[in-house]
Amino acid sequence: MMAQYLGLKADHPDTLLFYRMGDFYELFYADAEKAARLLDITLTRRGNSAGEPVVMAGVPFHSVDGYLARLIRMGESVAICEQVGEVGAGKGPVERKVVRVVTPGTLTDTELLSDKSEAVLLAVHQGARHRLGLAWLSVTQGALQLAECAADELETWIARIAPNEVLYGADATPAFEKRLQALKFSATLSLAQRPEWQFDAGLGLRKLLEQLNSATLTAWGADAMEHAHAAAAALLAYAEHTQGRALTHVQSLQVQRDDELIELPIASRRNLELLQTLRGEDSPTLFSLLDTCMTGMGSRMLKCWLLEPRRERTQAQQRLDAIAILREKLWQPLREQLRGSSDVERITARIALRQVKPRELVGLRDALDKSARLAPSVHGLAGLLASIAQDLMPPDGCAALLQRALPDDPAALVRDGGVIAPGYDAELDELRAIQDNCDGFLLELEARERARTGIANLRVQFNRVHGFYIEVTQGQASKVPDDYRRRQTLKNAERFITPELKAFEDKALSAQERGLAREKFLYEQLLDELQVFVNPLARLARAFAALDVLCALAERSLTLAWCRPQFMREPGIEITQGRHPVVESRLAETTGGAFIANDTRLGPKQRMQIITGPNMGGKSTYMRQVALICLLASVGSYVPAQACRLGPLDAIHTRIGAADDLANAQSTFMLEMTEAAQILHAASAQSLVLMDEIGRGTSTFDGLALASGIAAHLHDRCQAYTLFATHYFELTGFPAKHHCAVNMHVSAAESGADIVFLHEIQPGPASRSYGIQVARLAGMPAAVVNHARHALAALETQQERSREQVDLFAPPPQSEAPAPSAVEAAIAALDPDALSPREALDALYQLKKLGGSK
Ligand SMILES: Nc1ncnc2c1ncn2[C@@H]1O[C@H](COP(=O)(O)OP(=O)(O)OP(=O)(O)O)[C@@H](O)[C@H]1O
Repeated sequence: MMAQYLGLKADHPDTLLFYRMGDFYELFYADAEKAARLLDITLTRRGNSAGEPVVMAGVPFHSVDGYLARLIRMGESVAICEQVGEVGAGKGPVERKVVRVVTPGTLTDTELLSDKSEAVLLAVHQGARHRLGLAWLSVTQGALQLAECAADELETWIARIAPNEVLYGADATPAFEKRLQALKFSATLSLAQRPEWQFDAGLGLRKLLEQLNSATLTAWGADAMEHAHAAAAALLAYAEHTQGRALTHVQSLQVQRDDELIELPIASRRNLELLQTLRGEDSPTLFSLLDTCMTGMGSRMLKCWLLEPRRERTQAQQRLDAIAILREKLWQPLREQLRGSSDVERITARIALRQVKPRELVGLRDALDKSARLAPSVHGLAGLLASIAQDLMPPDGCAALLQRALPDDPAALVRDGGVIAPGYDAELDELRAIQDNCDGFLLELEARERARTGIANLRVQFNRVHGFYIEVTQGQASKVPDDYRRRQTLKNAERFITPELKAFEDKALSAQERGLAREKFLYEQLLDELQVFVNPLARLARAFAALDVLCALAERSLTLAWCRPQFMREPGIEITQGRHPVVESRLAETTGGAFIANDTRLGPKQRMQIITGPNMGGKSTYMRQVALICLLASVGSYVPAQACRLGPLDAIHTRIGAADDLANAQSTFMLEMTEAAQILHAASAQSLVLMDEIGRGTSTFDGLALASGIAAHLHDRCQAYTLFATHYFELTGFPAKHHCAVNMHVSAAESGADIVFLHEIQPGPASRSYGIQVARLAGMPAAVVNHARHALAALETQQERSREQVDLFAPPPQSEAPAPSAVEAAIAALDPDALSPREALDALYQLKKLGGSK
């Protein structure tokens, strides 16, 4: 047995091997030690193998799901090895096989996945010339996605895709591996290295064509994506390896180009608290506020929509049209119908992978029923809802097949029997009848034999050792007919068998066993028959989810009093009476206080607002609300405002207070400057940029000088729509010299020594900053507040005297030496000793490109 184990283990060196032994999954040696540590299970030593005691640990098979879930959450992968041969069939140990490998990125088990999130597997191929190929997939969704990007965009793409597991080639450069490792700290990400030969573009192209059953990838616009093809090769190979079979249900492909989506860098997702609060909690966030979906499928789709708004507005417009129709009256009855539906998307994937359980199929049957009733309610409506109605029609014959094949309450597992409905298969019915009718037959036989033999106390009985027999007392034994064969002689009785009883015995004893085998066979046959429905069911699941999301957005727009945004061709962001949706609902829940709505006007002539005002005044809230409204509109949702008109938008960048990133050894200030630098490089005239208190992480002069430089760059070079909140009062002089910038402030009123926040955004600079009053409100000891007041007065007098002499916004003098050229700068940045041969070659290409030659 250990030889068998070691053979299997050799094929799965980096994976914990759960080796099935009777009612347990056992782990051995290093696996056992690791599992004991991670799961807190007992480590034991038994027997000897190669002279050493065998170290082992085990988990009972019926509670394996709980252990798997914990290991997967810790980023571990598990190979499940089952007994596949007959117990006691041969001489050696029963035959065993690894039937599937459970990994964080390829989960399909309903029990191991959260309803609201998907497991996503991503393969990254490091191609030539600083290009990366990306291919990703959620096995339960069956949708393949490809993209190619520049090497330095890896982090942004990973944030957008949010994979659970990333595959990369064994030849990846150490620097690249380091970047992946760094990501592992910030997200719960598991990394798996795969052999380099699996990242082969030719192989990838062939696999993709095979998967899509097509002769070219032209229709998907995925022809010339060699690097992504290479990633797809490794991705599909790994996914198939984990599922132990081909992924026949993966038949759709999407190519994502970064210029199609509104860029939402990791920092923006975090700062805007889209899916998680800054503290890492799931609520209150924009998603938690929006997600009133009735199904997990809906919640998952909503999350995707939120993170992938398109620059092009057709899709958003279609969604808005659909929400407008649903708001009339339909949303409520439709949501009632959607309620409690099972997860068709996941069940469909599990049908394709042949892992589906009988109860899930019953769930599917009920969902199809619901879907058939839903389709006519949506029928006859325009646009997006029309195509949803069409896809909601269950495929012909699928529901009927499930109805015929399955009982209403099947057993949980096929091997327990009772998973096929009566009337579905004559042979199974007969086998079950034999089991059910056993007693009746024996009584009837007994009566018949008593009459035939005239032996009144003749009895037909059964025991485990001798099977069925007819028992006659010794006194009556001479009366038995010729066809009775003696089976056993006891002191007082003789036991006989007849040809009829023998035939019955054979049938009855094997009926149960054969019944189970027949059910297993019929279930497999049912899975075969269901395969043709996989594609239409996947479409149905998407339609179901989309309807759920649209109804939820309609409900939210009504409950929260949101308005329909308008898109315009001209540049600009015009919001009338906008609100921050999450702060508003939190206020309503906690203090019952009203949220103060504010207008925003940004356009070519007024691109930048310098926002000043007291701490706690509402600057951050105001800036975030503008970003959230723009995002919601671009997704195709109504928005928390009275009116909203939105011009083209290509990105939402945010630089808002940061926590130390200790894992990556970056200080607060370093992180602040890194993020700001990224924004200055990336922002365009169609980007929205939020800058909250930039420069506050260093000394006042440094900070002020940097903040004014950054504001000037955003204003003059990027020309982005910018909301720039600052406590540097000096910056309120900026608009005087920059014609597209204006001063705004959040209002506050003084009442005695106290301060009252009005949260209104008004034109003009703030008169003062009220920091000391806020500190007093926060419970600072009176002595400290007093001291601070005096110090402030002294500082202000001193500053008055020196202010006139400094012009913060004067352009810098021409530097004496000319700035180095791009090629010179790139050469200076190179460290030949730190480069692998491949990186060196890439660097050469890069230098040639910078030099302008082809
Ligand atoms: N428009 C508003 N209506 C009602 N309450 C608001 C509004 N804006 C902000 N608030 C309340 O004020 C609190 C502080 O707001 P916010 O964090 O935006 O202030 P801030 O000016 O950015 O402060 P700081 O400068 O200290 O970062 C919020 O948590 C919210 O409770």
